[in-house]
Amino acid sequence: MAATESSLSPAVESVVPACMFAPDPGCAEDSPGAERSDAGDNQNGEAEDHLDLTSKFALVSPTGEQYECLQKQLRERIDEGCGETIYVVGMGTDGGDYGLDERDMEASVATVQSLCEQVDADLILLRERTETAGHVRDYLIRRRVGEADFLEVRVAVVGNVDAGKSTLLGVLTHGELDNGRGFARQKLFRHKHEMESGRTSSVGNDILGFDQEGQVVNKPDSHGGSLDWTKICERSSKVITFIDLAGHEKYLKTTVFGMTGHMPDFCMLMVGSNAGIIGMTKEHLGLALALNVPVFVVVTKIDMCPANILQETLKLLQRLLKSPGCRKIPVLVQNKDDVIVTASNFSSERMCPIFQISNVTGENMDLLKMFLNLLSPRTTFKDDEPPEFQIDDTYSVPGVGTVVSGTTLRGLIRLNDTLLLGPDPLGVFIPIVIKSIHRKRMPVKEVHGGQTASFALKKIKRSSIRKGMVMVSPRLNPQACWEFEAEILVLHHPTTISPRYQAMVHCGSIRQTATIIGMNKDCLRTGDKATVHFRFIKTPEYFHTDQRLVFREGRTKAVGTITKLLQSKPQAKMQSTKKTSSQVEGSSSACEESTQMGGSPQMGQLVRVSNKAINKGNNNCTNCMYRYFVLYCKIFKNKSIIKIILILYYILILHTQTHTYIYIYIYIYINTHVLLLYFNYI
Ligand SMILES: Nc1nc2c(ncn2[C@@H]2O[C@H](COP(=O)(O)OP(=O)(O)OP(=O)(O)O)[C@@H](O)[C@H]2O)c(=O)[nH]1
Repeated sequence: MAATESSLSPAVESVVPACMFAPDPGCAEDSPGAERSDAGDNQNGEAEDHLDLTSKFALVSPTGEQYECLQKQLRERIDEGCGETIYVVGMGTDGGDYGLDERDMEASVATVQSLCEQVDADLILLRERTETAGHVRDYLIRRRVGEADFLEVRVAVVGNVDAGKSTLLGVLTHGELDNGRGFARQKLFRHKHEMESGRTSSVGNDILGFDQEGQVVNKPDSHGGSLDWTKICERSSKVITFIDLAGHEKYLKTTVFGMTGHMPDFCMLMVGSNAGIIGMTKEHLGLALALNVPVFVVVTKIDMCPANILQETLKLLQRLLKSPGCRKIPVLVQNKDDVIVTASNFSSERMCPIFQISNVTGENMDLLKMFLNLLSPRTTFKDDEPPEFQIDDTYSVPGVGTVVSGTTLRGLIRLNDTLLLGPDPLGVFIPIVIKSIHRKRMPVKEVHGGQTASFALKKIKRSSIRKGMVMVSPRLNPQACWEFEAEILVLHHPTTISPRYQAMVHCGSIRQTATIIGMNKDCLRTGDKATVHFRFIKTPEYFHTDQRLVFREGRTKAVGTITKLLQSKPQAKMQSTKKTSSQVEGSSSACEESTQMGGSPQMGQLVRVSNKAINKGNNNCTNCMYRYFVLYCKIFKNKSIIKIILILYYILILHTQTHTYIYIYIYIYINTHVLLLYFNYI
């Protein structure tokens, strides 16, 4: 296969040999060895040779100093790789004459083994090959973790409808092959309509655990065939969480939310070999590229696809990946060597591995599993940062209460910690205590940055929490923002985008319509870049500069980065219900106030408009009333009659343009409060 060979060459070029473990300049400068080589004139040649840690003989019999330097390097590499690294023995920078004889190889492996013991890591042989001067071995070195701990890697699974996404996840996680008629996917569907239609409509989570030897630990129970997540996590040293996303265009909003809100480390793009690059394939690939998530491709259904069609699909795929919009290096993965080469260069390089598999015959499934086991998380986190947690879902669990799930963005969150939850529609954050923590359905005492978790919260109703809210350390003094500036690139728009254009902003787990208030160009067309000023239409949000965002409406899509946070105060002036009637100056003071009030969320939310504010004019009236309307709708979530009355009131108020109607407004305002009092909500 000519295509295969040519596509493999870039991978071979970018193989990182033993020199990838060479000491970085910092280490070399700091190390005692460096001092000695500076003074090298006084040393004999032999001693100098021994200090060259980039040599393939460096591990054969290192001196004490060399050993220390090697240990330091290994620790750094493991930290960089978020807990693991691939270590090559028998390759060096000395002349391309790779390989060691039996004796030197044994001595080198003994050194690596002892280094691993020092840094509390396991050594797993990945492959052995013979080069011109002897043997070369690749090892996976993975830091040992506590019994209830494991490395976590999130992989978003995207691709057009019927590409075989759910089926592949069913096969990987349940260990049973598919029958070609939807057998394997049955175990993954979460809704009745998904079972009936065979279409994924929501964001699904499935886990695949690997033990220290790289073997899959998932075992469905003999009764229902369901997976015991706790057992999987206990036995695993690495857990891959698949974020199963919908392929159908009508669920694109949910798919975008899955990609932005669930913070995947990698993206697995699925392509049906018989169908080729159709429908949402390019859309999903573009989304992953826009969010800077490394992509690997899995071509499915090779059992049922004629050879010429498969070749055509692979050709088109490679052309697409190499195109100026993608600028990737496609690499067809055909054996274990390709897996190791692509996995070790994947997250940092432009490489895009392509697997060809069958969910029915299981062909090449072992290569895909090996690759997944070698994927490392992309970001390192420090425990001493103030914690931040982003909410992507909420639940009401009988006997437990309100539960939120999401991702720990940074820091360390412990049981019984008090965090600030918000922002609510008024931009207020309220203190909340963490009652219990679950990680992959397993009770734990703490979660660290980069880990997903669910928290049971004390004294809060599910209805007062929405996706996109955060729970952050009080040390951060969080401020909610209505407006922000972002550098955006318009990927597609049929005509022109100008001020007052509205579309959905996806940023982390935030998903809200925003209006363009202004921009540094008159209008924007496909391919244009601009600095754009946005304003959320419903509630203020909590986010950071440098966060990636997707701005979309139908097929219109723009991507960008938030550059400036603007205006953290609500537009209309509010006054609190506190006896002191102190003004709410932005979200943080409101937050302090709600803390003093005992932290009740509804108390914190119910900040009433003073008569003075009403008299400020109709705009303020409608603005405040709108916020009340949102709050009251939340409180009366299931009481639809009250909701309808409030909607009618709101419509009336919205059309109030003269001062005559101010009296009607006050009348309605009092009435609403009477209703609230009646239901004991105040
Ligand atoms: N012969 C064969 N059939 C497959 C293979 N993979 C999936 N299928 C079949 O393809 C159909 C669609 O698979 P799904 O897993 O539902 O596809 P999907 O990408 O998850 O689709 P959405 O959830 O709607 O986005 C099912 O009937 C599977 O049995 C394969 O490798 N070979």
